Amino acid sequence: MDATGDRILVLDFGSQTTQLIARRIRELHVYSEIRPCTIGLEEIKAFSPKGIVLSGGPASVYDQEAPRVERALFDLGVPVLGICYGMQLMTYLLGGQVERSLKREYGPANLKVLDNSDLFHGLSLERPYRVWMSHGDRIEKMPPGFVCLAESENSPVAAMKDKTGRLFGVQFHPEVAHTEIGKDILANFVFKICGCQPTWTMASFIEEAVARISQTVGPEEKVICALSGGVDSSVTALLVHRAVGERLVCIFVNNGLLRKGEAETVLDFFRHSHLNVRYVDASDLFLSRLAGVTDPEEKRRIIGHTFIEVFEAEAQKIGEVKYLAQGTLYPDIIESVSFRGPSATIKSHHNVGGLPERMKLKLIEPLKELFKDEVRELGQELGMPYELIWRQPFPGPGLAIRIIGEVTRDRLAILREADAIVTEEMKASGWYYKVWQSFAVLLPIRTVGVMGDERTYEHVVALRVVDSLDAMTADWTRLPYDLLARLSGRIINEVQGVNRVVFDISSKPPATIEWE
Ligand SMILES: Nc1ncnc2c1ncn2[C@@H]1O[C@H](COP(=O)(O)OP(=O)(O)OP(=O)(O)O)[C@@H](O)[C@H]1O
Ligand SMILES: O=c1[nH]c(=O)c2[nH+]cn([C@@H]3O[C@H](COP(=O)(O)O)[C@@H](O)[C@H]3O)c2[nH]1
Ligand SMILES: NC(=O)CC[C@H](N)C(=O)O
Ligand SMILES: [Mg+2]
Repeated sequence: MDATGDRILVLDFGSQTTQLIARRIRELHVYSEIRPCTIGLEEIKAFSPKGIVLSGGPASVYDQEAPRVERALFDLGVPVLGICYGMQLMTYLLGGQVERSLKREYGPANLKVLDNSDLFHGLSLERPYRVWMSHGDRIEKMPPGFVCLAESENSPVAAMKDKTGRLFGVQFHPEVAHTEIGKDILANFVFKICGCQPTWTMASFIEEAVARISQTVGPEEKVICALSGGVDSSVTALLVHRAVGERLVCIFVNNGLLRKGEAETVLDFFRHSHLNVRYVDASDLFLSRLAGVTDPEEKRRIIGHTFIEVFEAEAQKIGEVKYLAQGTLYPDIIESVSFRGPSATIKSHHNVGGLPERMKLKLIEPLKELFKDEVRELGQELGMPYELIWRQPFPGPGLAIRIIGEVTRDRLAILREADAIVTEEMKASGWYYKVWQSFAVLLPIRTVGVMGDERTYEHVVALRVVDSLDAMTADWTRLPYDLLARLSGRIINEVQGVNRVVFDISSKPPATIEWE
């Protein structure tokens, strides 16, 4: 680990915007990581943070089940910033009073700063600032020794600090873009209060990650890396290669769910790299396991397990392999698990929630704190080619989660053709690199058509094209009608078995990007 690097720890109490806190801090060039609020004091100390942020969360501090931290956290001598629920928890644990407010605040509120000496340094006492609130509880009485730093109409204590100047709380969310002074507040906390230096960059991330992998793996052990040809796993492979050199073997699995020509393209690409890549054609195995399965989560579970089985079998052949490196990113994790249990699982990403409980290989996931755009920045830093860095994401479960209903060879063949046309036309029109993802989905229904005076009764293909920054939210892309017409015309004319094309106009939320 980089000994000089200052780090901020974010403890997650289940807020929808926790990930943004860490991100905003990294944008200030200070390294930040998120951990569940359930980790103990020892783990917190081992992280040696220069500051700790307590996130918001859905609970109320007086709930029976409310997530808490040990009171001793506030005596570590490390500055703490509580945000929303985090502030309420700080109040509760240090002897103040939190109450359900009659007037709840959701959305924008006007904040009046009363003291601009530290957290609000550089901000005006004269004008109100627009901040974003999302709470039903509020601070009725601050803990002994605290003073109020800012107020809003419905929160008499919208920000507070203790007399040592180490503990701070804000009722609003500085991490969201709608809080105009959010970045100033986080910068004041990180630099003025915690005393961090803005030294963290993607280059230092590479250095740290490589050092950490070397340390974990040691001088002898071998590592396999699950390589898909996507940017996440390619960056992972390069990092691991820097750390262990020739002791890395990359495994590229053909799970029978890849796109047209994908296996050839990926292999061809890596043939020219210094990575040692093994190709495993496991399509029969995957497709036989998926036979008759229609439930999306069941598909994902089967694919996750089969991947691991294939990796373990390859590891056996290579011999003495202890570690499996994967390109898991932060969004893969939050959608798959929630700290409160399975209730909020949206979908099990094959590389996270889909993993078997008893897995022999130990995981190395150097990117698991990052978002896609951060990984792309890393790719740039590592000198990867443009087409690889900007390749659209393609999920590990592949076409299986784009065929609604049972996955069969026939249906795969139809979807592969339709998908190839989508990619070709998106590239030809210059739209491919402008959008987050663009792909075809095969629906499990047939509709009536008329072709050459004959009645047809055939499949429907849905087009899904979305814009997104980090896959957490997305909107459907307003593609030009002419392009949509070309896509529809070509798919219906060229793909046997399809007589209708529809365009998906749902945003995420409430829909998701993939259909399963
Ligand atoms: N066909 C495959 N063979 C080997 N490993 C795979 C395959 N598909 C997915 N994986 C593993 O699962 C991880 C997650 O897949 P995911 O699609 O999120 O990432 P990616 O393929 O690296 O990048 P991208 O999101 O750009 O497609 C990959 O990083 C890789 O480690
Ligand atoms: O590697 C992956 N394994 C998976 O199981 C998986 N499921 C979704 N995705 C990709 O994640 C992003 C968000 O997708 P959703 O809005 O459908 O959840 C989108 O970019 C999806 O393509 C996956 N990637
Ligand atoms: N956004 C939050 O952290 C909300 C905290 C708490 N549940 C409230 O409603 O006040
Ligand atoms: Mg992929």
